[in-house]
Amino acid sequence: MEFLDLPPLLGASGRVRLPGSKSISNRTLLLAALAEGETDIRDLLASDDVERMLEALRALGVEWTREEDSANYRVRGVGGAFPVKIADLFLGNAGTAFRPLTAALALSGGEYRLSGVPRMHERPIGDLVDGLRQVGADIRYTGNEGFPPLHIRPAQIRPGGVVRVRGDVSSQFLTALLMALPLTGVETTVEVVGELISKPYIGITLDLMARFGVTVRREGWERFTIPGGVRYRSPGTVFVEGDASSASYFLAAGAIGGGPVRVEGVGRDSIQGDVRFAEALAQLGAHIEMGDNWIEARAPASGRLKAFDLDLNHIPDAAMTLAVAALFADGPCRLRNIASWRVKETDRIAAMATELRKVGAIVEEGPDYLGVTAPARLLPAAIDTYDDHRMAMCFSLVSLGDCRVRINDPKCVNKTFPTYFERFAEVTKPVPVVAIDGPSASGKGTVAARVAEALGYHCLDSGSLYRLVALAGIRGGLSFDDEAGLAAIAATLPARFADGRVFLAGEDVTDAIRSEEASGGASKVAALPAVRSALLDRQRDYRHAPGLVAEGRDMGSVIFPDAGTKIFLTATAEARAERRYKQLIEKGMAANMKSLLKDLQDRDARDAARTVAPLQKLPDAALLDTTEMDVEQAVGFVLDRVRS
Ligand SMILES: Nc1ncnc2c1ncn2[C@@H]1O[C@H](COP(=O)(O)OP(=O)(O)O)[C@@H](O)[C@H]1O
Ligand SMILES: Nc1ccn([C@H]2C[C@H](O)[C@@H](COP(=O)(O)OP(=O)(O)O)O2)c(=O)n1
Repeated sequence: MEFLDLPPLLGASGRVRLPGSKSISNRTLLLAALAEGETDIRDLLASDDVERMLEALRALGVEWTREEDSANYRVRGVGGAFPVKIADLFLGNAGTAFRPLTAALALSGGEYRLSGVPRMHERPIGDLVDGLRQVGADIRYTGNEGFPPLHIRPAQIRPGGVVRVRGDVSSQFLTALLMALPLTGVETTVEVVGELISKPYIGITLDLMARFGVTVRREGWERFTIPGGVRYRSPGTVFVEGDASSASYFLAAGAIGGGPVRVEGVGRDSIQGDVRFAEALAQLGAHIEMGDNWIEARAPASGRLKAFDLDLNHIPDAAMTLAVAALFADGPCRLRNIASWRVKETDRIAAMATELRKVGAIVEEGPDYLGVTAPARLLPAAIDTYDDHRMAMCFSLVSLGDCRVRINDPKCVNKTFPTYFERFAEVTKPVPVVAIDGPSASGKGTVAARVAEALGYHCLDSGSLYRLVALAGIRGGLSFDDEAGLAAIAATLPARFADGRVFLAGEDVTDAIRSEEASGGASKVAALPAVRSALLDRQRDYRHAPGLVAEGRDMGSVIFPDAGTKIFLTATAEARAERRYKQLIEKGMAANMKSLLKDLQDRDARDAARTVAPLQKLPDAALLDTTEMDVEQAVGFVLDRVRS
């Protein structure tokens, strides 16, 4: 399984140009295809769901072209029903393509098969099919009753009158009917049965239909009348707004991570309901500013969001972002009226509950609500994303809690926002790491401690972890080739560092881990791949605000490959042996130059020759040879690199 590791972040600020709205992109494409005349569509979203719609339209005989390397398209409308009368369409997991195409094709007098990924076949479509059958459409389920795949056959359409459709499962059924019914040319009224959910999405549909020349008469959110004798006509050029749901992650990042973060492409004048996410954030105490085409969010003065209890029916997609924002609130939070989450890309209520628990939250899951209480401290976790782009994007925000997070299958963001993680990285600042690697006695420990003190950072002496494993192994009577046994010790090592001392299961072992036996053992256990991997996460957990200085052999290469500063600290073997000699004599310990030098050379050879994480200077590390330097100069060199 592919994954993406996000480091703990210090904060967020900056600007993001949003990708085009998925809802507007796919609706506009379909309307442009059905319309008379050519439509220029600017800033169309580039994503999987839009690709599925573009492919389907081409298969149905609609000609479209893309201006090279741009998000600008020209669609030649067919002025009514699709010219291709027999087609087999695969629509992935794109609900915004599947539902409206089903309706349009059912009224087109052809024979069509529509299918998608397995999850698409679990997402209900029965209410829409029922609605279409009322005007005579011939639609059959080829899998399970009420779900895709579908088989549409030519039928005698009986337009006019009243069509009833349920509005309480997905508003996309109503959208699909509204967009397709003008094809009949006869006045038809659609009546919504049950409370219509996600109303703002119907707002987008009506707005776009009007731009294409069909004005629907709306009575409340219950009755919609499509006039007779109307046809879609191209408005010429359509600009696709930025995606307001995608904006929610960045606005939340600004509200959680200091800010300001500004999103460009949506603003006060947006036709997308999800811009009201900004209002919800404001209710949580965030500072929000808006222009015609931008929104900006900053953290509350207190630094922490306020606990909330909100009905989020009007912003079902952006509401997911609030579930994760609840991890940064000052009390228990409740998200209400979100039942539609259960029939989206995945059962989002269940998925959200499972993953929030992984980071330590207390979650109460109801049929149509979620209760979320943040833990005192977020826990690092590997987040499963359920082939749901929004799960992946939402959980990136966990990293703003000074907590690393792994996102499994990060490419699922391709559904709506292929460059999401790049944009997220551009407006966030990782907790900095200074990685110092080098051979024994080169001065890493001394320099790292001094640099950390000067910067106010935490410090990780990774060698002491290997020494602790060796010591615990010796005490437990394990042999140094017992890889599984030593890895088990490493995985649960009861080590603690405090006030410059090292403790193993509560016992002060600061001197014991420096013994010759433990030193020799450390370099042997360090060559065992299972031991190294058992210590990976533990080492990464030292990365906390305001920063970390980490020293060892593989800090810059393996543990913190994204470290902003990488140093390879070395000195000749003779100079290092002499330093070690002095160290030992000063501590009143016996020492012999010749055997120290031999020991160092052996250790260097072993550290450099091992197959996993061998000691080496990587091209991106700065070489610091301290043979002719004192400690002061070495520390100065590192600080200069950090500050430059
Ligand atoms: N230029 C220098 N940089 C760092 N340490 C130095 C330098 N010159 C002498 N030393 C001394 O070398 C000794 C070994 O350093 P240490 O930090 O224990 O090395 P390491 O962690 O790489 O094994 C320390 O007593 C340190 O004061
Ligand atoms: N990141 C690290 C740190 C240390 N090691 C190995 C290298 C050494 O043989 C042991 C002990 O490391 P340590 O830095 O404490 O040893 P020296 O003080 O440099 O002699 O662990 C490693 O393989 N990877």
